This record gives sequence, structure tokens and C-alpha cells, in this order.
Amino acid sequence: MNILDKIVAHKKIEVQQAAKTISQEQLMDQPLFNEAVPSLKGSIADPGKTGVITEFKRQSPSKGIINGNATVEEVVTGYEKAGSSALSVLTDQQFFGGCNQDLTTARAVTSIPILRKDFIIDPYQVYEAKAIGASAILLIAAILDVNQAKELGALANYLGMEVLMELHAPEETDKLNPFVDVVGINNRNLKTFVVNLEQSIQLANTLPADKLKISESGIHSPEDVFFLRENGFDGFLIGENFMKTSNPAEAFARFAKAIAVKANA
Ligand SMILES: O=P(O)(O)OC[C@@H](O)[C@@H](O)c1c[nH]c2ccccc12
Repeated sequence: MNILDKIVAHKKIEVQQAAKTISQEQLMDQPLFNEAVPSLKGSIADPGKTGVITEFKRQSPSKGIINGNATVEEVVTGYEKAGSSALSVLTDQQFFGGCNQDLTTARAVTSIPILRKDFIIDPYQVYEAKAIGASAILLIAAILDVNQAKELGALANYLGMEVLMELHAPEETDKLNPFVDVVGINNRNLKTFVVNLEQSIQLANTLPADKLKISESGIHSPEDVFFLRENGFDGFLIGENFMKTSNPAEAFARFAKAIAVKANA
């Protein structure tokens, strides 16, 4: 079993347990469930912002512990202040050390859109995303069939959230559907952990022209961002590069200055 299969197998059990603890009806009764959320798409398209989606990630299966000390409050408020277009918050506990409360905390202390970063395979998790304050959900094409992708996407839109669909291989483009607002290309192969920015470039040319494009993972330098911008990318999802430092918000603030300066030069 590759790591992605392991994560999905665990997720199925987790979702069953969660649904027993808090029912879908109870999720719908939570205060955030009926609150409007800012648009991820709108924020990424805003030329006054950096296009960067900064990610709060404590650990990952490929890197182990990335940052064991950072607090959500400190990091995400700093990210917002430095010009982050949106936040990505890992809510998977078992493999990424996150939790739903991390996202709700981020929602409480910032006003930029938040992507729920998790392995969504069940409608329950879409209700949960709304109840914890997400603007958008991640759908990973590699773990969904065409019908699941449609059903989960339609539900997210119906509940007032947007969908970022993550692709890694050309044959996954048939999972795209009208409910997908933003397409993300993961430079990291989730089965082998190999990272290659060229992945974004190759796949980008096969995508519908009308969707916003995000490049995800393995982005380390302002040059990476310039390279991706030149190749038609609107957004950049960056986690480890900032999280691995002792002050992620400050690291992003420096990065944000560098990409702003070069863009205007
Ligand atoms: O830390 P990085 O290399 O900058 O990557 C961020 C993000 O793209 C990565 O965390 C990610 C991309 N797709 C995912 C799916 C699930 C969990 C995590 C991810």
C-alpha cells in the first residue's frame, strides 16, 4: 500500500467515528455553518495580493515534524498581514498533526479565505468543512472517481464553498467538473513523494483556459514563483518553506516583498 492508500483507509474509519460523535444535523447547527465566507477565487485573482496561499502544516508523511512549536494564531495573522491571498490549514491529525480546531482558530483571527486541506472522500467532511469555517475544500482527483468528484463538488458549492481540485497526472483531467473553481497542480507525487516543478508546467497546458491555476508544493524561492507566473500560474501554495523556519510569518513577509518587487520591476 502506498502512503495515499494508507491515508484514505484511515480516513474512512475516522469519518465513520466522527459521524457517530457529531451528526450531520449537529454540524448544521454550529454557528459558523450559516456564515458567509470570503471567496478563494476572488482573492487569488486580486492583483493587489501576492497570489500565495500560505499553509499551516506541522508535520507531513514525507518530512516528519516540520514545526512543533508554531501556534496557529501567530503564524496565520502574520501570513495575512504580509499579503497572503489565502490560507491553507491541514486538518488531518494522523498524518499531518492538524485538527479541525486549527482551522476554526485561523477563521477567528483572520479574514482571508481558508482552504480546508484534508483528504475528502465523504459528504460528511464537506458539511464539517463548512461548520469549521472553510471557504473552500480540497478535492484530490487521485482518490476520487468521476461521480464522487461531482457529488462532493456540487455539495460544496451548494453549501457556499468553493472547490480546489488537485491534479497530478494528465489522465486526471477528466475528473474536472463545473463545480471546480480552481485547479491545483501538485508538484509532489503523493504516492512516491517525488517533487518536480516541471509537473506544473507540463500539465498546465492541458487545462481549460477559464479556470484559475495554482501550483502546489516544493516552491522554495521567488524565482520559482516568477517561473510559474511566466507559465500562466495565478497562485502558489507554499507550506514547508515557511513552516520549517522558527518564524514562518516573518519568512513569508520577506518572500512576499521579494515577489512583489520583481513583479513591478
Ligand atoms: O510544503 P510544501 O512543499 O510547500 O507543499 C504545500 C502543499 O502543496 C502540500 O502540503 C500539499 C499539496 N497537496 C496536498 C494534499 C494533502 C496534504 C498536503 C498537500
